[in-house]
Amino acid sequence: MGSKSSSHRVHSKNLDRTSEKVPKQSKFLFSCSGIRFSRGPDLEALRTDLSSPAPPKRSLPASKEGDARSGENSIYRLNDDGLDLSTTEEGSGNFERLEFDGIAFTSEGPVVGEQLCNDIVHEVLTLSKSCGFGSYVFAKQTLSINDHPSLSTLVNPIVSDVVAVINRLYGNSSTSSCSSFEFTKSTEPHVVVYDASVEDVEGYRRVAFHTDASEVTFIVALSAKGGDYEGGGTVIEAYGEDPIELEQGECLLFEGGKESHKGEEITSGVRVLLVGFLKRKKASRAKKVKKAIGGAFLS
Ligand SMILES: O=C(O)CCC(=O)C(=O)O
Ligand SMILES: [Fe+2]
Repeated sequence: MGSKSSSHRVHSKNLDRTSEKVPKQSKFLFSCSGIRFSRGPDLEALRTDLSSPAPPKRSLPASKEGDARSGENSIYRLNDDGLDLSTTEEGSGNFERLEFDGIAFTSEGPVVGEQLCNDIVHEVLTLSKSCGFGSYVFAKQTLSINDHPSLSTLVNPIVSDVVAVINRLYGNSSTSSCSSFEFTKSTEPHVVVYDASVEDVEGYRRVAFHTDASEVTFIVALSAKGGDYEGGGTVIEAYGEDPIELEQGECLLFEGGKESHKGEEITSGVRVLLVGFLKRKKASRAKKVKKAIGGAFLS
């Protein structure tokens, strides 16, 4: 099992780093300990471009040797001081104040090692045999991570890193340590299992177009396309019909509550995803009162 190529199908001019000139605005990388997230297509540009022919599909460049990837059973950690926004060879770290407008981000390369992905998948399938699956409105085979200590142990360190990335990318703070986002409910995050051997299609082998009850959704691919399943992928409607196909261990971030998306049908095997729904934290009452008092003094 494992990823053989490292091609994403996020197809957009702005991801086309193989062409000679990329507009400055589309320098989009940030990295955390060698894990780089790519900004997805610029939706506004895409929308005004709808009449022109679709841009050619491009592969993101393979991750470089020497990234902070250790053993196989690994989680690729953030730096202690959060994300490294320093200049990368691809461009400037111009992410300082990201106005998120429906842009998706994909990690360039896995954020979870192959062995750990396989261990989690194994644990999920074992638990589902003894406890059965839960379901929610779209996906019909789910497990809540928090219901299963054996899963939490494996998954929580990954989740806290991904949430730190989300805080940095979509949050109000310039440091990932100050959290702006929280999970939408106690049953978050969860895993989704698609299984091509199940007769029912909807919710079992795919999910139809929908928006999530979230502001930001993350998806980490725990299974390997080719090895574990065929088909699948996440289609974000605004980006066109082609699915974003993550390699095993890679992560997709997007505004799941705004952007209509679907899970493409798998044609064979089993596809397991780690999914998290997050929303912005509401300001606490104490903070609101303080703000109101401050405002009164100022006026
Ligand atoms: O299958 C996918 O890639 C999408 C899953 C999804 O949208 C969801 O679980 O809410
Ligand atoms: Fe979704």
